[in-house]
Amino acid sequence: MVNTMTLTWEATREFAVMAEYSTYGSVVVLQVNNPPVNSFSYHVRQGLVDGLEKAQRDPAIRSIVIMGKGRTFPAGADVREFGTASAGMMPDLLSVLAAVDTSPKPVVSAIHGTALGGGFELALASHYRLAVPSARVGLPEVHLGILPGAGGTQRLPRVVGVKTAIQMITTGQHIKAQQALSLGLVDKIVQGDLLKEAVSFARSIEGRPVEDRRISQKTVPDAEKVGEVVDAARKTIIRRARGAIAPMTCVQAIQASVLPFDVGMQRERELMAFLMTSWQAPAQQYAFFSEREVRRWSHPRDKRVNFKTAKPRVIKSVGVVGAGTMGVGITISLLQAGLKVVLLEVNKKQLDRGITTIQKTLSQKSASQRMSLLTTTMDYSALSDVDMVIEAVFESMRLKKEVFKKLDSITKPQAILASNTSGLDIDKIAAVTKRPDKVVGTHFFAPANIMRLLENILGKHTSAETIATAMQLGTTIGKVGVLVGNCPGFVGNRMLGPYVTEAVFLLEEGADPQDVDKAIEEFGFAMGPFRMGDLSGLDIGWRGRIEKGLTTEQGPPPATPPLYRRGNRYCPLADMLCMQGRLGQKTGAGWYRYEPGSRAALPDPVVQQMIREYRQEHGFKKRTISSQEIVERCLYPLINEGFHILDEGIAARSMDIDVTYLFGYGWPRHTGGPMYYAEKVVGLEKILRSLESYQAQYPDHHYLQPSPLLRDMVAKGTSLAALGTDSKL
Ligand SMILES: CCCCCCCC(=O)CC(=O)SCCNC(=O)CCNC(=O)[C@H](O)C(C)(C)COP(=O)(O)OP(=O)(O)OC[C@H]1O[C@@H](n2cnc3c(N)ncnc32)[C@H](O)[C@@H]1OP(=O)(O)O
Ligand SMILES: NC(=O)C1=CN([C@@H]2O[C@H](COP(=O)(O)OP(=O)(O)OC[C@H]3O[C@@H](n4cnc5c(N)ncnc54)[C@H](O)[C@@H]3O)[C@@H](O)[C@H]2O)C=CC1
Repeated sequence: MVNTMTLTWEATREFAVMAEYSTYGSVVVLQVNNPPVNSFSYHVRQGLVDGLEKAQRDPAIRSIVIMGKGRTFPAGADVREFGTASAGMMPDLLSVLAAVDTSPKPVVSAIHGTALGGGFELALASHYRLAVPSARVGLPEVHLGILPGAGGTQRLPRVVGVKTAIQMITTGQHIKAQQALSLGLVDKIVQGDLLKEAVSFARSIEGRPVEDRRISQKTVPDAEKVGEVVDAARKTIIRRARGAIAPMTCVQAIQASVLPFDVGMQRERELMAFLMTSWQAPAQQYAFFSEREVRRWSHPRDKRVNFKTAKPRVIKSVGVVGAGTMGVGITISLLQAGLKVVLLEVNKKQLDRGITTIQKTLSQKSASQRMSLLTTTMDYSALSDVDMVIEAVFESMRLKKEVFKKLDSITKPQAILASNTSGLDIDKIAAVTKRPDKVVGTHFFAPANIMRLLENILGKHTSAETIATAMQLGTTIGKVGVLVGNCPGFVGNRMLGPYVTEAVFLLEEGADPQDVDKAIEEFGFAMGPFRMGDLSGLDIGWRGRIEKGLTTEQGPPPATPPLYRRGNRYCPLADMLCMQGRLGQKTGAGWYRYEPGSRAALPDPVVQQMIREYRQEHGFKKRTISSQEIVERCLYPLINEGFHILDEGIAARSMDIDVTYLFGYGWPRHTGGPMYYAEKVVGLEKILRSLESYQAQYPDHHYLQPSPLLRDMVAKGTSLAALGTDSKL
């Protein structure tokens, strides 16, 4: 047994490289020092190889510890290096790990923070693994469109079996230390000072043979079942992947783990090369960095106002007005982040229902603690002391104005007043208050406690401090906050308009709702527009169209041509469903029918008949519409609207639009988001030419008219990235 007290703590620091070399008697500690996440950039790899070689040369050294400095064990390859010259510079990660695996002196990985991707692969190549209780490990490469290409697909199944390896690698989940211990991925959980414990542990295993500690030399425990396991997993993985190629490619690599290690490694390399050179990997890596980049916001029309210059107010308590679908979800999010909430509702039954939902949703363990942060009330004066209010009452301008007037008179003067409106004019709401600088839109997405997007809308008078506070609140409660300007529908719902409109036009021409949904779902969306409409409730859009005077509860407004409204083509099929009381899932019928208690969308002959009669009545000839046309007709107008949004300065960067769609609308991540997809996958010129061609066929579908910005960019060969920095915004 080694007594930790006998350790020499006057370590000799040999050189301050990105893998610092220190000796503690017979133990070398290599500490990776590459903040913030200790990723394996070239200098780290070189530092580790140098350190390992030096340790092998020194006869006084008998064991080696690898750990991370600062907040974490290495979190993987340096993704920013991918595709650059330094990514290919030797030593690559594979040779670092080979040096670890074949080291004749035992190597111990001592994990704190997160050992992810290449970081965890390094740990798996080591002969022993220690972890602090709060550590997490995992192979999340699938989210970057690649696979664990430094032996992860070969070593992990040798420890946990093919079945668990498929589960871990295709979901990219992070595993907590305790679970890692029970799976055999960690040898010991250590309390106290990790460095001391690791050195002490390393001393305790000095002199023991390392051969039987090498995972690469083990066999896969459930090797004989590999075919069966892969067959069973295939269907679920393909369905969940929604067009992403990385998950099934990971499975193929894992399948090769039953072969000799070197053969499996060769297969892993080939499959990694296939993914690395696909168009999906850069798209997913763009999505990863964009999610983080949107935190560095700037005012879309005044770049001087930005995350660096603006300071947020401290928010400790928040009032939520309205305990409906959104108010309750928002309350849960705030409570989960440890904020005090005063929830106000005018309808007692609704309030009670809300409280029950909140109680049920908060996790068992922390429910009572979280619930103690909640005050519920029907009295507006209870909001007098909160730092911020988020209003989530019905979507009616009249009502919102009334509520904001009240809030303005009751809350303390410095309190921020936010609206969760899904598209109403923030300036009109702000205008009824004496503090328009403190009014902002905070648009959550349903279910608000689950969906990650927070679309923050700045009004004409919203101050930098208010914007910074709304963005900071998003971070505090674990959301991805995006800053956008004020216009009907803001960014997300505004772009959805052309998409849904064009989807309904496709019904006129011959598609059924299920044809459109199938094509869009094959593209990668979780739900097509009609299933989505049924889920959200068709009355939301209907009420909006009634409010805009486009239709009435009884049908088209008097003296209106049936297929036109205000000079634009209009399809009333959705209105016709609503007039029949078919409002979607909640009424058991919408574009589809639903069996009681089931959410499965079943094609409905009644709807098909209604569409047939409509086509006959208006002289539409049914034709077969290809999936490609469906995808282009629905998505290109949505993308086109994105260009209008950029042109008008409603979004500062195309990245803000992409993140909005990735996190709020289920846009498939492996395509990077609508604007990235348009530029990098399809090509702007092709988008433009397709819009022009469809517009020639349907001259009165106004959404097909290409945006002037798109035309201009194609003519000049401008890139979206350049637009974000050099535009007129
Ligand atoms: C044949 C070829 C052989 C090639 C072999 C390839 C080997 C492989 O298998 C490939 C890999 O390792 S790919 C990387 C796998 N690792 C990951 O996916 C972890 C990604 N990072 C995270 O999850 C969180 O950042 C994490 C949980 C770590 C930390 O979360 P936080 O919320 O605390 O912090 P973030 O805001 O997310 O991150 C802080 C800053 O670090 C940047 N960053 C994170 N991970 C990075 C990474 N792996 N590479 C480069 N930069 C990275 C992140 O962008 C952020 O930067 P700033 O926004 O500028 O602050
Ligand atoms: N449901 C959704 O998917 C989304 C809705 N939104 C927006 O969020 C807001 C709320 O929508 P939902 O939660 O779906 O509506 P909801 O109908 O579920 O809830 C609204 C609640 O506000 C209460 N209320 C009405 N007048 C009030 C007043 N004067 N003071 C306090 N409470 C009052 C109602 O009793 C009701 O409980 C709307 O502006 C909507 O457009 C935004 C994003 C998504």
